[in-house]
Amino acid sequence: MSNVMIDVSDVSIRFNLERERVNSLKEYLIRTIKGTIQYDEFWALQHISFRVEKGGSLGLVGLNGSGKSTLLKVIAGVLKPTEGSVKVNGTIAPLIELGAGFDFDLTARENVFLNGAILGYSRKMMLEYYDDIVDFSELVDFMDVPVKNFSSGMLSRLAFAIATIGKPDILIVDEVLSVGDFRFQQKCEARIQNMIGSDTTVLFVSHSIEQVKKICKNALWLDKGHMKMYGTAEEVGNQYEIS
Ligand SMILES: Nc1ncnc2c1ncn2[C@@H]1O[C@H](COP(=O)(O)OP(=O)(O)OP(=O)(O)O)[C@@H](O)[C@H]1O
Repeated sequence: MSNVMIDVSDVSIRFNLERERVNSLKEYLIRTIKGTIQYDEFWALQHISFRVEKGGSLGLVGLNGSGKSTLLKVIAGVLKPTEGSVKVNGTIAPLIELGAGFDFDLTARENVFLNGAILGYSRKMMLEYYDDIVDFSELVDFMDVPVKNFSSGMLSRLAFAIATIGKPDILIVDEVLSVGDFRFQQKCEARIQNMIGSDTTVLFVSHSIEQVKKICKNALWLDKGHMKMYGTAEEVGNQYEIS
């Protein structure tokens, strides 16, 4: 049991979608108190269960809107499940929303320390890894530039280099690789594979089935919030490709 790093048990997530537009905060408050705001219920995930063991790697595949990012957010603790439970064992380095840990007015150098602090890494540790981050991201000439001037590829390089320092127990990668160029993607894949080799558990979302097959041992196919198939990345990838 101690080898189980992520235990997702019968998780469902409901979003309340406001049916009408409310034009002001005052109107919103009045209508909330009166209970006259109407919502449509939307279940983004329904009855999801799986476990990932230490050093395991799970790829999530599915069409746009099938619930992949929502599931990652529940595991990262950003969202609470409406039903069911999620147990996570260890530290998580989440790469979920591009630029989420950055202040766009600060330079790349300043953001290394800011993002590190958000991930729970000490300043001393960030100083130790600073050169590695600059090297890996290949942004040596841009470290004093405010990140608002960065391209999405540059942002993802920096975010990936920061999140993968040290040895997080769990690494969550949501499509950040898709904005990098091919050569950088390969470099990231190699780093993820190394981390898996030294017992980091990886959750990986990609629209590239090839990438999922290459990086992940297992895969979960989500379809409109439901588990459509769970198995080895090879099996699931092959079925998904012909669907
Ligand atoms: N905060 C929210 N409020 C309301 N609905 C939401 C919210 N977040 C996500 N959704 C809805 O939940 C569904 C699943 O979204 P999610 O982003 O998890 O899909 P995805 O599989 O990651 O898609 P993509 O491949 O496009 O990234 C979508 O229909 C989306 O509109």
